[in-house]
Order: sequence, then C-alpha cells, then structure tokens
Amino acid sequence: MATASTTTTTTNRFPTRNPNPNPNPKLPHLLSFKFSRYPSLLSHLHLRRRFSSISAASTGDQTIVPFDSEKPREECGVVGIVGHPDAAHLCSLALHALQHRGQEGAGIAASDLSTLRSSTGLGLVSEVFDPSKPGLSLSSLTGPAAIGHVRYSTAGAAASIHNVQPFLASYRFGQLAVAHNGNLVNYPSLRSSLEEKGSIFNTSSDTEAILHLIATSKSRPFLSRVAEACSYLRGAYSLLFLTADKLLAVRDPHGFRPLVLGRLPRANGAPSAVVFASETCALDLIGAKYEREVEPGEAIIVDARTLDISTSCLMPSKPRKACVFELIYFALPQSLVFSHPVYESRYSFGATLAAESPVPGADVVIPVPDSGFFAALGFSERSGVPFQQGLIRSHYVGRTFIQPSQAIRDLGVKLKLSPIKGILAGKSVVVVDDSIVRGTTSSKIVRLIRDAGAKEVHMRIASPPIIASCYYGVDTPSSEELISNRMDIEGVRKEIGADSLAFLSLESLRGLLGDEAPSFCEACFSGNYPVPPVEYEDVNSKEPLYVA
Ligand SMILES: O=P(O)(O)OC[C@H]1O[C@H](OP(=O)(O)OP(=O)(O)O)[C@H](O)[C@@H]1O
Ligand SMILES: NC(=O)CC[C@H](N)C(=O)O
Ligand code: SF4
Ligand SMILES: [Mg+2]
Repeated sequence: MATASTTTTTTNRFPTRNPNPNPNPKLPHLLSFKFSRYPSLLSHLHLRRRFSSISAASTGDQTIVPFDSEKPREECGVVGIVGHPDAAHLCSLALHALQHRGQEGAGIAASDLSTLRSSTGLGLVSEVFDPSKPGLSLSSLTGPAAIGHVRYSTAGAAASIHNVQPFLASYRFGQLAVAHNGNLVNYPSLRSSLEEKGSIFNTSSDTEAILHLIATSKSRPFLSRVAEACSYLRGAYSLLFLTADKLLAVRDPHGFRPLVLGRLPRANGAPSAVVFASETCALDLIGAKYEREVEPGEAIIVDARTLDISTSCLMPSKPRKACVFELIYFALPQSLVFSHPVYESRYSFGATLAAESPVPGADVVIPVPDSGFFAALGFSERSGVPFQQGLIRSHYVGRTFIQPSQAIRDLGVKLKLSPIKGILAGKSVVVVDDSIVRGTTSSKIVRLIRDAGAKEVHMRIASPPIIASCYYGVDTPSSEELISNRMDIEGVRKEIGADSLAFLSLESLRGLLGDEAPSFCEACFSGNYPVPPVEYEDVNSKEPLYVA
C-alpha cells in the first residue's frame, strides 16, 4: 500500500476535531485551556493525539482516515550520512534498523552537491523503496549526502503523504531538507504567527514550522538562521538538515530524543563518512562506529565536500531531560541510548522489580515478547524463579499498538502471541512486561495464559504506572485513555483479571538511574512536565511565542 512520491506542494485543508472532555482524575483539564484560548486553531491544526474522535475526511487530493489513538506509538527515527558515494542506499539500510520507531511513512532526501532530491511514501521502508514501485527510486537519489526519516506522527495526519519526511523546500538561499524526531509543544502558536505573516503551509506537521522560521529569519549565515529558528521552538527536537553542501544535526536543549554521531570507515584510505542516527542499532547495521551523542543544545555541521566538522553550542543550556521511556520500551535492546545500553537498563528494571514485588511460590517467569524480554530475565535471575519462553511471538505481526481499531487490536494480541501449554499448565506464572498503557495487551495475555491452564497469573510491570500523556514526540493516548490514570493499581488488576499486579515504583526507577535521575524526563509517570505543554503556556502568556 506504499505510495512513493516526490515532495509536492499541495495545499492541505484540515479536518475538524471534537474536543474531548477530560474526565482525568489525576491531571488538570489541559484541553479546555487550549480550546478556549485558540478556538480558531481547531479548524485547521491537526493535533491528532489530543483529539481522538476524528471523522474520516476527504481533503482535496487526499483522504485523512479516522485515527484511533489507543496506545503509545513509536516516535520517529532519523538518519544522516555524509561523505559516502552511496549515501542514500546506506540511509535506506539504516532506516530498516530504525523501522521500530515509525511505520507510517518513510523517506530520504539526498544531495549531489548541487541539487537535492527526495523520495517519500506511506508505509514501511521496504514498501516505500520497493524498486518495482513507481516514483523516484533509490538509485535516482544520487550524491554523497543524504538524510532519512521513518515517521510515527505526533502532529499532522498519519495517512497524509504530505506529512511524510524529510520535507524538501526551496527558498531564497537554495534548497533545504529536514528530518525531525520529536514534537513542538508550541506548534499552534508558531503556526498561527507564521500564517499571520503570510506563510502558506503544505502540511499539517509541526516540523514544517521549523522550515518557515528558517526561511523568514534575517540572520546570516545558515547556522545563525537555524539558531534563531530554534530559539522559538519549545519541546522536543532531534533534527537533521540537508542543504546542497552541508549536513547539520541539532538537538533540543533538553535532549529529549536521542541522536548519535558515528563514523563509517571506507576502503582505500578514503576519509570516513560521518553518520548521525537516532539509535546506535542504525550505525551497527551499516558498519559505522559509534563516537558520541550529539549533546543537548549542540549543532554539528558537516561540510559535504571536505567532511570538515564544526560543532557549536547553539542554544543556552537547560536541564537535561532525556526520555526514560526510550530505555523502558522504545529503543531496541541492542542500542546504546543516552550512553546507556538499553538491554542492561531493562534487565536492572526487572531485577529491582523482583526485589520490590516478589511472587512467593511462583513456578515460572515468562516475558511478554518482545519488549518485556530483558526485564523478565532480570526478574528471573533476581527471584531465582526459572525463566521460560511461555509466549511465542509471530514474526509476521507488527507491534500491536499500530493497529487502527480496538477490534483488530484485540485480535492482534492473539495473532501475535501464542501460549505454550506445556510451560504454563498447572503453574503459578509471573508475566513480565515493560509497560501498561491502555491495558489491552495485559488483559488479553492474562486470558491467554489462563486458557492455557495456568493456576495463577501474576503481572509484573518493569516501569511505573503511566498516568500522563507525552507531549515530546511519543504519541501516547490522551491521559484519560491511560488505564493507570483512570484507576489505582488494584482497579487495574481487576480490570486485566490478574491474581496480582505490581509496577516498578517511580522511586526505584529514580534510584536505578542514580545521580542521573534528574537528567531524565519521567513526565508520563509523574505528570511533571519539564517543558509546559502549550496549554499551560496559553494560561501563562496570551502572546504567541513567535512574534514577527
Ligand atoms: O497496555 P497496552 O495499551 O496494551 O500497551 C502496552 C503494551 O504495548 C507495548 O507492546 P507492543 O505490543 O506495542 O510492542 P512490542 O511487541 O515491541 O512489545 C508494550 O510493550 C506493552 O506490551
Ligand atoms: N514522532 C515524531 O518524532 C514525529 C515527528 C513530527 N512531529 C511528526 O509528527 O511527523
Ligand atoms: S513524557 Fe514519557 S514518553 Fe514523553 S519524553 Fe517524557 S519520559 Fe518520554
Ligand atoms: Mg510489548
């Protein structure tokens, strides 16, 4: 179903959304602030996650499908390569490694040192860059520099080809492409200010506002324009920019989303190519060596002709707030994220959970594959209860949360996971997963395991209860849809039908992060938002942040 297409300049219309009442007992009523302050924005901004009841709407040349935001989605993945004759091909391989971070769309923009070309499409990397499909093929994306993106939308319709990145635009200083992982909490005010100045938007994505801010900046040179644009941004952004002869990597001052720098050695004494990626698994796949993180607030610019690198501190420093959920769930276990080996973090979360909430008399510990695997190993080792693979995962069914409706998702859990009766029958089973969001997976799994003959089913979750929605690039459901926001742990236990349920406590999670704990964002567990969501900003300031 992939639709390969070059970047186009069709003007979108935007679907209207129904404001959700917020019955959220633990968090303030954020939505009402936004709607009362910016009623006009509702008619044209597509902030999908907050507004779950979107009707199907045909918008000119495209159809925006209803989007049922039930579970946390991935976030996007970005990759950039400069100094390699096959930059676009390598980008496509690296995007395969990052596919778990976004499955709605993929794209690559490449520069041959004079012209930028891009190819983007809806669907998986393998679909978008399927050589048998029409559109610009990988081999037409020539040149030594390229950036790529896999998308899971946070702002802007998921099903719109126009929102698939990298975005490629032309302005008075030439062509410019951008790939963004993150979410801008002040997108509504940025967009409305830019539109008042005359900007015409091609997409409903927050990322496009960044291009407009750069284009309207009067600063020189390019890096200063980017710095000025970034000074208006609030929220999360790991960005890769490509011009005809430069690749620029920028990370927001809090460093919410990861971004790493590596080098790809080349044969015959050629200088190593420079590689940027969301996760080190992308470096590993193409044989690049990890060098370091792009630091929060840092800009690294690489000259595509000389491969000279210059780095600067683009923004005043702010407290570091790396997304702890990357360690818990999002990143692949083989990745190094925020300088932490992901598998090791998950293992320690599971081990501490075992110490904190043991299950006396348990016969077997089983993981919920895939993401619960290392936490279950840690739980098993610390508790001394044997580890078994009691649930088998089908490799032909994707991450359950990507399914568009509850009915399909319910079936999806069954399609994806099958119990091994011989391991479970007659046993007291400890089931370890990384997180509970809406509770869909846990309740289905408890039923599957009971149906397989288990005597008792004890759920252990290697993260604290998720009580608040994410505004920084992870498309979690609105807070009222989060099961742990609606009820206490005993309520959740009853709802999912387990004999017992325990979560890793927030105190233990902080303890495991040690001295670094304050440098992690944990807002989805605590509700303490490091950057106030735009709704809070509305309350504090009547003026948009970006004023012409
Ligand atoms: O409470 P819920 O709303 O059901 O969401 C929580 C589940 O979703 C995620 O797994 P998912 O199946 O998405 O991906 P995975 O295969 O990578 O673990 C997560 O690991 C939990 O298992
Ligand atoms: N998850 C992300 O990082 C999304 C990037 C961007 N905000 C979009 O919606 O396309
Ligand atoms: S709110 Fe949660 S998911 Fe979002 S950045 Fe913070 S820790 Fe990550
Ligand atoms: Mg899972």
